[in-house]
Amino acid sequence: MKAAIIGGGVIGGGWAARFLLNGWDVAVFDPDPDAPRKIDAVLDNAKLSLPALSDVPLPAMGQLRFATSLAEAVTGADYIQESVSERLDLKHRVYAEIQQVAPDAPLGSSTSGYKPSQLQQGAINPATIFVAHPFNPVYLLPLAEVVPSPASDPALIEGVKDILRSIGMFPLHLRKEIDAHIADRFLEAVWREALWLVKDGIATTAEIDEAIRMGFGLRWGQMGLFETYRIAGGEAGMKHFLAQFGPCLTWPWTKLMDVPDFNDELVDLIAGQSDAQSGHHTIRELERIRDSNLVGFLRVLKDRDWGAGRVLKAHDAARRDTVPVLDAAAPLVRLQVLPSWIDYNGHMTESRYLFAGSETSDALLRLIGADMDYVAGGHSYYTAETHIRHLGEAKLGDHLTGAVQVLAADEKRLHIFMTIARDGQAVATLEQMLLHVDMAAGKTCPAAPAVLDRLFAIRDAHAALPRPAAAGRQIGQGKS
Ligand SMILES: NC(=O)C1=CN([C@@H]2O[C@H](COP(=O)(O)OP(=O)(O)OC[C@H]3O[C@@H](n4cnc5c(N)ncnc54)[C@H](O)[C@@H]3O)[C@@H](O)[C@H]2O)C=CC1
Ligand SMILES: C[N+](C)(C)CC(=O)CC(=O)[O-]
Repeated sequence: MKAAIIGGGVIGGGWAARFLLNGWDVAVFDPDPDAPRKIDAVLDNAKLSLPALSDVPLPAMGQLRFATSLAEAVTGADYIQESVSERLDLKHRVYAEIQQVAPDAPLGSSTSGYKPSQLQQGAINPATIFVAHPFNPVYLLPLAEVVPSPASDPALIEGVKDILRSIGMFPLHLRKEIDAHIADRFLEAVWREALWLVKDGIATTAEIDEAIRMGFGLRWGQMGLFETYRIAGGEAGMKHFLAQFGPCLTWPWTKLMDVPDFNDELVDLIAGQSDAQSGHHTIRELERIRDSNLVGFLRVLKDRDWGAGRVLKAHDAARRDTVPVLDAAAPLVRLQVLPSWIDYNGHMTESRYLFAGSETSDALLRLIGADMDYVAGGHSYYTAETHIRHLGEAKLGDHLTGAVQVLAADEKRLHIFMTIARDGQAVATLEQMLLHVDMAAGKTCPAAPAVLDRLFAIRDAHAALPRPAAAGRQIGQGKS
């Protein structure tokens, strides 16, 4: 599959990275000679963070090409995403050029504010043009607001939503077009209030950021606005909340539509405070700090199958069937070493090696059909014994893979050898014995025939492999 990305700035670069890391070939067109350097920098960040969200290996990365003309970029594209600067006349010119070559391809715009009917004006084929508004960093945040106009082709829009899901995004379909869609209306309201607070000398940029990140920003990231306020109404819920805080809206606490004058004085005040607050980091450093924090948040939400984490789980589930079943060297999981995994010795703490092994054995169990539905039916595999060997030091940010070899298996027992590796070099091995149990009875019992069929197929394929030299090794034994 080929995506054409027109405009390779902050957002175009993010789209390119998301498509590439999900296995699409990508052609970028941007007349700025510096665009390839900037996209490479975005791609480097994306490679560090996006794979760490996934428990199923991402497909092989697609090919990136910088096209020398817009026509070359869009020729043969299955999907086109326009991310040029936010000017309607420029976007119209770009669409005219695109649709001379590719009039039928889906043509999404990253526009933060324009309505699709504005974008479609004068187009060769308005029906294929729509808004697909992403959030920065596009390669990590799942939301894309998908906004059609009455002139858009509904079947094409459904196809676009499938494409976005296939690259791990959450398409939020807006039923009516509106300036700035849904999310940017909030962002703008908050932004306007913040500018007033700085201009009026009430708060600095740093104090405003603390007000967000120490409190309500954390709530919004996992429950949004209405669910959060429902809880704030206590046991009486939303009705009590509205009765208590509804009247404040008329006082008013906010300046609403009043916009501060963007004169040099205000720009210097905000830019100066922002330099004092964050100028000790480069933008690239801030991006990497942001990305690693986002990976941490998103992984927690994924563990809880909640909010944006649920989107990540669904993306893994959709790719799980494509994982090679019989190849013992193929990684079953990928992990990135997160800040909270580092101990006082400055490397990954020992319990995380067991965690990496558990993620790997869980992946094997899902492959053979001993998944969460199977567990809900009252059967599971329990770990009876684990032997861990620590062979290397995993450090913050390292990308680890987990692969498994089945050493032996019968109706009740599963004996496996797992290798946790960095850049193909083992940092740990874990040998494990798992027992199949009837959970209600608290006793071992034979696994279901369908599970055994899959398990024995893997066991028999792995029987041809050399037995790992360290299998069966005990503490205190000589070097193996
Ligand atoms: N920066 C942000 O936070 C977000 C921006 N957006 C939207 O994404 C779009 C792009 O914004 P950014 O990436 O931030 O801007 P940017 O300024 O980083 O990138 C725009 C790119 O478009 C290129 N360009 C200009 N004319 C072109 C042409 N004729 N053909 C191909 N490329 C051309 C420029 O060289 C530049 O690299 C805008 O519509 C914006 O509203 C959407 C979500 C978030
Ligand atoms: C500031 N902005 C309007 C360009 C922001 C967006 O469109 C979305 C985002 O990523 O915040």
